[in-house]
Amino acid sequence: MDMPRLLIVDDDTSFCMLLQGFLKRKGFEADTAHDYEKASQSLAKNAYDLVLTDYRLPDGTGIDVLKESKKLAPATVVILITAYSDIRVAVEAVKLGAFEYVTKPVNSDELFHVIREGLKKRETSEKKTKEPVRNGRKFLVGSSEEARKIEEHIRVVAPTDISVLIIGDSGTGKEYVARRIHELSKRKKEPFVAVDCGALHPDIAASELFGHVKGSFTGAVNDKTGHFEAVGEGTIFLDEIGNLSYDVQMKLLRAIHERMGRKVGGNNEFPIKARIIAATNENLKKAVDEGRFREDLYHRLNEFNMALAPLREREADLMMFAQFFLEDAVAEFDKFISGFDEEVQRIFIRYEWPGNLREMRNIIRRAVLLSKSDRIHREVLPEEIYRNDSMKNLSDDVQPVVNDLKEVKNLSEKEAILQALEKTRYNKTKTAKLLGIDRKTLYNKLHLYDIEL
Ligand SMILES: Nc1ncnc2c1ncn2[C@@H]1O[C@H](COP(=O)(O)OP(=O)(O)OP(=O)(O)O)[C@@H](O)[C@H]1O
Repeated sequence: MDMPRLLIVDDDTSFCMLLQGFLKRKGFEADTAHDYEKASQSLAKNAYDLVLTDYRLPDGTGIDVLKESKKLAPATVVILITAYSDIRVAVEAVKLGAFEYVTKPVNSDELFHVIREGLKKRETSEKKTKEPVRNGRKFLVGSSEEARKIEEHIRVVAPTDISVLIIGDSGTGKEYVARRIHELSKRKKEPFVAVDCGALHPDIAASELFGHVKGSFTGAVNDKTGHFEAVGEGTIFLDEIGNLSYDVQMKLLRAIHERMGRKVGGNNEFPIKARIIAATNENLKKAVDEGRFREDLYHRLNEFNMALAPLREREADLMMFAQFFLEDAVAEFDKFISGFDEEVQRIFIRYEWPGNLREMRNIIRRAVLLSKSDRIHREVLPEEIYRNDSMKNLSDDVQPVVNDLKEVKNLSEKEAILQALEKTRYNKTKTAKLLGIDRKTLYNKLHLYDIEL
């Protein structure tokens, strides 16, 4: 790629200048705009690889900038900068096609990392080679019963050609599951292409998916290959499928039905060989009932469905994911941090996690960058995540009794051990881990309290 060109949108002029200087030193060319109006003018005039926009702007929001950018240049990567209090907005932005969000105060290392990842993604989606996307992502299965069931289903459907519909809130890992199905399938050497239907502007959705011929509409200055043709015999992942217009749903149904596609404005057909995996975070059945989504298409996509639970309901997997993201960030930023202190573990268990795994990964990455200790303490977490209003209501059965034995004051040790055992289905290694003690200590306590297994 030539020198990447970025647009920074923020009404804080000194922040813009600082960032512009920082990015210049990193080898990027960056323009600035201080409001939505200026940003849309710049987007109309110039071709940017990446747009970095603050959420709160004097005459609009970063979401407006995102939408404008997706309309004018769908491949441009958009990163949103938000205050942590706007985390739900950030989650919404990702649904609408933002690549990532970064929270304030902006940490330059974190921002640079996200920009680099965004540009990498832009490059791979631009190349459209037959190379499969290999980016070394590791897939964590999890230890809960639900996680094991998902893994089992992945392995059952992977070798087949049936269409899979993955249902889950934003950030629960739908794309990760789709990639895993692809990687365990016989198509693994072919490309995996993820298309964010939520980010596709209705005017260009058909052309993005199926391509267009030159001159078929204003702006179609060249022939364009669509995702279905580019992916060949690989896997196409259609995220936020519920957002496709009725017209495009029709085209998609035909493509699945007849296994043939046609470019916008073209006469010739091309074969469709891709496997389709779709995902949604809304109730598609309801969309069908309300007439927003075609019932026939729904059934074609829903040959097999998988539902991913929100992170707040995956208590048994939660600290495992936290440790996984920690190790990842530690390796990436070359730090020495071995774990989370007890208070942080309790905060994690009690927090609502509206952004699910993506939010957790971002919080941990940031904490790793900021941490000066060998354990993660509360001070490096955004305050918003431990304020009372962001905590889930704890009912008796989800008291953090089993997370840290030493801190449990109002329950007897024996009770805590019994609860932990039940929670891990009597797996002693996991029980010890959950209680923050080693196996030997657990054995001693089992003996002490006469707990027979
Ligand atoms: N099984 C997993 N193992 C490791 N990391 C995971 C796993 N699932 C999700 N993640 C992490 O969570 C992030 C979000 O996952 P993913 O993009 O798959 O979610 P999604 O449900 O497709 O989100 P959206 O609907 O917002 O696009 C990933 O970038 C990855 O870091």
